[in-house]
Amino acid sequence: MSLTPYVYWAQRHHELYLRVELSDVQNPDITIADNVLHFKAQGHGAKGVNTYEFSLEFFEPVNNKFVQKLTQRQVGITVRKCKKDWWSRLTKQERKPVFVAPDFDRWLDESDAEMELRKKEEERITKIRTESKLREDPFLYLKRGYLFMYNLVQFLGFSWIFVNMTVRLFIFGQDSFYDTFNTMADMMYFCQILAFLEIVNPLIGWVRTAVKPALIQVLGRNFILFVIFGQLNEMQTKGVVFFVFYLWSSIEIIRYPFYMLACIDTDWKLLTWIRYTIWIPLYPLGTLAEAVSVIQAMPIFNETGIFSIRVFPFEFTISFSVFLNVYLVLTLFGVAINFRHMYKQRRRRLGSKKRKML
Ligand SMILES: CCCCCCCCCCCCC/C=C/C(=O)SCCNC(=O)CCNC(=O)[C@H](O)C(C)(C)COP(=O)(O)OP(=O)(O)OC[C@H]1O[C@@H](n2cnc3c(N)ncnc32)[C@H](O)[C@@H]1OP(=O)(O)O
Repeated sequence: MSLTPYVYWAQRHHELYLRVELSDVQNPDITIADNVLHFKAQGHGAKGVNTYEFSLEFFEPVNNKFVQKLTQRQVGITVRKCKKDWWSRLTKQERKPVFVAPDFDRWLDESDAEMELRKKEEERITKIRTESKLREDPFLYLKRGYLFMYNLVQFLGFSWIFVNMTVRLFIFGQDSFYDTFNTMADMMYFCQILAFLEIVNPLIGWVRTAVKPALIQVLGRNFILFVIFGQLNEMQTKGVVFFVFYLWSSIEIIRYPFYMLACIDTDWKLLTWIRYTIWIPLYPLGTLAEAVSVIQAMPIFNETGIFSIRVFPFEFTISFSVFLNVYLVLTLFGVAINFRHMYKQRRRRLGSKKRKML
């Protein structure tokens, strides 16, 4: 009476994985004919070193060609299904053969297998897309490396600002509002000077974004930082600086990690959703804080006469606060343009309302 080895099995929509529990097998005799797998081999099984064999008629048609893999401990057999389908059982016969059991190392239920299939498909598409991009653009990895490092430095800079401001707020409470500029300005100057690259990147086509929104964003912020705060000592101790810096850094500690992942073709759904949602409250709040700064700075520019313009040959000067009134109007247009841009980006990335993320 021939001995039968233990056979463990798992499936995917297009393949079957059989694992025959026999060690030290040398030349197994494996064939598939008329949809029946025949296996015979000398090896060390449940009944010691012996000849073990079994036959299995598959539930649905399979290819006669199969892949076998011999290891010290077992014989792996991969069989291709003729039709991509999910089987309710392995064998034609309804009763499961006593020597067959699920291979829980590779066992997936149908939905997990579909998810795995989709993931593999996405990876295949990403690989093809990257290869085609590489053929089009041999400097792709150089660009991505530069962008990744840029985003990482910005993320670290704004994280330093955000964490420091949060810790100081918990320690000093409202008192931390008034020395925000004094403690955070150097790092904010560094990050915002670097941010000029966000105008260059779309200009040279290194990122797929429009130049105008980036121009509005960077110039708008740097005007507040370098002119309104940077030129007026009196503004530097005002509480509004805290809100402006906190709102700016709140979005950046989300946006830059999102870009870093984009550089490595990775998309974390939650981070993408936050990146394209958190601007909805932050943008108006940030712009409001900036407008308050501009309004608070007007009387100071009037008193100090900084940046005021003498109109020759007449004996009068135009205060810089006149330009600031124009700037406030410009801000409304600037924010409207960027709001619309971000809304379009959000629809593009997260889909229209009916497909809205939960
Ligand atoms: C002296 C004159 C002054 C004139 C000024 C006029 C008035 C100005 C008033 C304006 C006031 C602005 C005030 C600002 C306030 C605040 O910031 S408050 C805090 C909240 N702020 C925000 O939420 C805005 C944050 N900023 C941004 O989101 C950007 O700066 C943006 C330009 C507004 C939008 O970014 P954009 O890149 O256009 O869109 P995305 O969808 O993020 O990206 C598009 C694609 O490009 C890729 N990408 C972009 N940058 C990078 C990068 N660095 N690295 C890698 N990839 C990048 C991104 O991945 C997207 O790719 P795809 O998805 O494949 O298309």
